[in-house]
Amino acid sequence: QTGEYYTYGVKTSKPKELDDLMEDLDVWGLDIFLMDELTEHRPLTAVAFTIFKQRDLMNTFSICPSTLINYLIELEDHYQSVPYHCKIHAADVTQSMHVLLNHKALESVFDDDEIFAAIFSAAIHDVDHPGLTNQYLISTASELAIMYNDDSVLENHHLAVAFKLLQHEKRDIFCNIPKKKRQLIRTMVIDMVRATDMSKHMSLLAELKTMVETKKVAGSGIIELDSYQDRIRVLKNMLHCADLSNPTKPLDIYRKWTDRVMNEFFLQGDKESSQGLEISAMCDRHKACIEKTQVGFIDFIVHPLWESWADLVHPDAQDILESLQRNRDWYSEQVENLQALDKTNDKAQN
Ligand SMILES: CC1(C)CC(=O)N(CC(=O)N2CCC(N3N=C(c4ccc(OC(F)F)c(OC(F)F)c4)[C@H]4CC=CC[C@H]4C3=O)CC2)C(=O)C1
Ligand SMILES: [Mg+2]
Ligand SMILES: [Zn+2]
Repeated sequence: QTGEYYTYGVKTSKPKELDDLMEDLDVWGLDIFLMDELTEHRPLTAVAFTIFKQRDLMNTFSICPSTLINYLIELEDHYQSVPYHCKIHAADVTQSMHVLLNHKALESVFDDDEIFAAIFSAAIHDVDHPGLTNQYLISTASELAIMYNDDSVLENHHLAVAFKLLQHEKRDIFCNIPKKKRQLIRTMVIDMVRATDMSKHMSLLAELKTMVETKKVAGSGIIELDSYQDRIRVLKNMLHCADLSNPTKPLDIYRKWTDRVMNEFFLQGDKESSQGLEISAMCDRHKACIEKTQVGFIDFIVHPLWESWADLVHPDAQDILESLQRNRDWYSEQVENLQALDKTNDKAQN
């Protein structure tokens, strides 16, 4: 039936197909674009609500379903309709986080507070993103850069917007959580979302590598994390991995994300050019080589991170690493084909 609120917290005109798709909720490579269609453009509400239900978080934290739905719908409506950093990206990162939390090496490592904080962080991590980079906001002395003194401007804004939306009794999903626990969860969420600022990437990766080298593993292969610092380090890297997971997904899904992110960068480049500013790296639609950029993005950023993550949770992320390798090879072949094409054209012209 196409009831007002279907099982997944949202309306759907295709309940059977949505049932089938939700079977893949804990599968790496779930088609989040199909989720957007089947939920009538409420992918974040549907995915986050269903994960909360599956992990029994509403009971654990005495959250009434309608309060969670009210919050998620308001949160989703505060994602801007920009090409990449939209509500589908938030749903994608939330679902990816859900799968990473299920790694065997992390089984029963994290408690309910940490799991709640991790899923909540993923859902809110880019809310009200304007489709512009921190560097652009800083160089144009934007309101946001002034507000946050040029420090992780976007990430601090996402956090402030997300927590402000809670300040309505119909939307306050934290209202039945004891004060101390609420503050701990808030601290973890702030740490995780701030860690999605790419300017922190190198230091985050260095911390991850150190953890891999000093990894203490119980006989069962499950990682032992005995300090808050260690636990939050793993959670920050987990969200960062989920945020950088596009190149590890099935190629057709990955290529849609590439089109969207380059479209968003190019729109910024258009603004920079019309404002007489220097066009940022990768933002010049007349000069960018999309395929070459992806090979560089994987080689410099994505593969080093996922290789370390795969070491930490070995062998749970092997198939993710193999998917990344296949995708890198595909984009690299596209570069070779384009170079061959250029040669043929040159010959034809000369
Ligand atoms: C130019 C290079 C050869 C050498 C190099 O230094 N870098 C890094 C670089 O230039 N950066 C760092 C990442 C920044 N960045 N980039 C994102 C992103 C997402 C999906 C992408 O494609 C596909 F997976 F959908 C993608 O493709 C990329 F090639 F553009 C980039 C986001 C990641 C997290 C938070 C916000 C977005 C963010 O901060 C942008 C600046 C290179 O990438 C290659
Ligand atoms: Mg972000
Ligand atoms: Zn993101």
